[in-house]
Amino acid sequence: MKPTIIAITGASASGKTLFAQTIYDELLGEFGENSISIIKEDAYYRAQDHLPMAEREQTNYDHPDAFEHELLSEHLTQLLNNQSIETPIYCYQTHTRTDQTTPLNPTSIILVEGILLFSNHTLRDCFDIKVYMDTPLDICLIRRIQRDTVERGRSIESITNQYIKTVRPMYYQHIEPEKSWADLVITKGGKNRMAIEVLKAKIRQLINQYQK
Ligand SMILES: Nc1ncnc2c1ncn2[C@@H]1O[C@H](COP(=O)(O)OP(=O)(O)O)[C@@H](O)[C@H]1O
Ligand SMILES: Nc1ccn([C@@H]2O[C@H](COP(=O)(O)O)[C@@H](O)[C@H]2O)c(=O)n1
Repeated sequence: MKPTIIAITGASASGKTLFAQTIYDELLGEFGENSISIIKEDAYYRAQDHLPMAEREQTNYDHPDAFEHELLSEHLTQLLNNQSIETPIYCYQTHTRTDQTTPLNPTSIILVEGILLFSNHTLRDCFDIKVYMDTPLDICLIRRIQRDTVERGRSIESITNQYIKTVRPMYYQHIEPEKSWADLVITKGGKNRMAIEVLKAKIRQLINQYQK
């Protein structure tokens, strides 16, 4: 049986990471590390080592072109063919990839989370289950401010400038339309316990089939 690839998309700070990580953490204990893994689309932001910092700060990180989706599709295909991959590691402070990678072995279930997973049709076609986190944008903004000041080394001024210039317009142009591709639309963010339990139940059923 080929691995099942589950995509979790939606606005920045809609709760994708929390939702995916909760499912991963809770199932890892039950089934072990060969059963489930997570890939972050953010790891596939294009490397920008060739650009000075001032230019990197101007990049539109909410446009599909900011990602190397071809590499992500290639990696998912390799995992489907039972090959291991090396996922890039991205740094939000330097706006580029580090020179390190993380090895990832194929698992029965692969969770992929990120803002623009359905924007590229080759990538979109890799997913067996498509989830969209439908969190109100004002809540996302508040959570992004709280998270990015603490975890991503950003000032309130840089977060709000970027939000008005690119994050909000790209949400309406590219992210919100992704909802139409989704099999499941999750409200209430990354702590929606019923949604977590429903997806976990489906994943359990799939893993039990792999283990037969
Ligand atoms: N339902 C929720 N209630 C409270 N905080 C939440 C909820 N969902 C997400 N968060 C918090 O909001 C922030 C953004 O969530 P995160 O999962 O990083 O979003 P995303 O991966 O979509 O960018 C994180 O600090 C996370 O812990
Ligand atoms: N150098 C970068 C790269 C990305 N971003 C922002 O990250 C957001 C996507 O990640 P989430 O975990 O929030 O889904 C996206 O909205 C980019 O604006 C950045 O600020 N700097």
